[in-house]
Amino acid sequence: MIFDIEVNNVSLKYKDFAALNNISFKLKGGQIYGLLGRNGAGKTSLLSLLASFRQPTAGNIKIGGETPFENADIMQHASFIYDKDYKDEWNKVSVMLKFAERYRLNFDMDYARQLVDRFKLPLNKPVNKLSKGMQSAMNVTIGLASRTPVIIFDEAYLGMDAPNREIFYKELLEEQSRQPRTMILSTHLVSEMDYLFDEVLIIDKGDLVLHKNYEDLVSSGFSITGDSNSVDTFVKGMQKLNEKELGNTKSVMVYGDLSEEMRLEGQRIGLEIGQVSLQDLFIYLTSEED
Ligand SMILES: Nc1ncnc2c1ncn2[C@@H]1O[C@H](COP(=O)(O)OP(=O)(O)OP(=O)(O)O)[C@@H](O)[C@H]1O
Repeated sequence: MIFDIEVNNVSLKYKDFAALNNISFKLKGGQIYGLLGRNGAGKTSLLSLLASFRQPTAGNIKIGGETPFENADIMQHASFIYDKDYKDEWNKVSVMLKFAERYRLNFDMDYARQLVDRFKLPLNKPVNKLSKGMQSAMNVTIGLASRTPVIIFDEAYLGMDAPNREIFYKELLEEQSRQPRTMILSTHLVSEMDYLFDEVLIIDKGDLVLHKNYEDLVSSGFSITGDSNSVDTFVKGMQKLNEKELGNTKSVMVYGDLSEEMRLEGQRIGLEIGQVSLQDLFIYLTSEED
């Protein structure tokens, strides 16, 4: 089962505060989506609407063609993994897995146990006695082993150390190749996770400022470095994201299409043309000076 997601003119207000402004996008099922945004941009607000934790103030959401809010038929196929507060959760990890098995149609207990081993999770410890990173690893274990067609990970890695994050990313990709599903990952670890994404969405102050295929996105950003005058002439009319100057040398980051002809011309006049990373693009597309 593969579910598409549609968000149509969605706005969300908390009393008078507009957290999301008329956002629309479509996510084709079976792909991994990276959701990026600065602190307070509205990522969790958006994901909590997709998870049906609340309803939009305006607009509508469709998962698999149906409105998910209070729709158990649809929501049993979606998992929302987020930074839960477990301070009152005295149940052991093993019990939490059993709960998940009871409520999730496709929950795979064998796979969950494999993940428990890989993350070195203590099955017999109460959840509120686990470290932050272990709680995240348990959440991720439940999320992956639930095998729902839609999985939403809202900063699911919080507290996890680098080796455990690597395990998480590897398992995510392996799961995706075993059985494609619609995964959305919100993150601040842009440079660490960019290779996971098929498409990237960036929200800034409640607005969707970009939704693009990852490969297209990173091939739209260039750094042009060389003699200041030549660089200035070359980048005239292009969208400049950032520039740095040291003596006579200048490096400018530009965003947009660069034809093969232009690229060859740049090289001919001695400019160095490099690609920029998603992290660079993210920083400049959401910086305050824009
Ligand atoms: N329950 C709430 N009541 C009022 N305002 C809220 C509520 N939840 C979030 N907000 C506000 O909505 C905005 C978006 O918050 P949200 O948590 O969605 O951002 P985020 O992109 O997930 O941020 P972060 O990366 O810091 O986790 C923020 O200004 C936040 O203060």
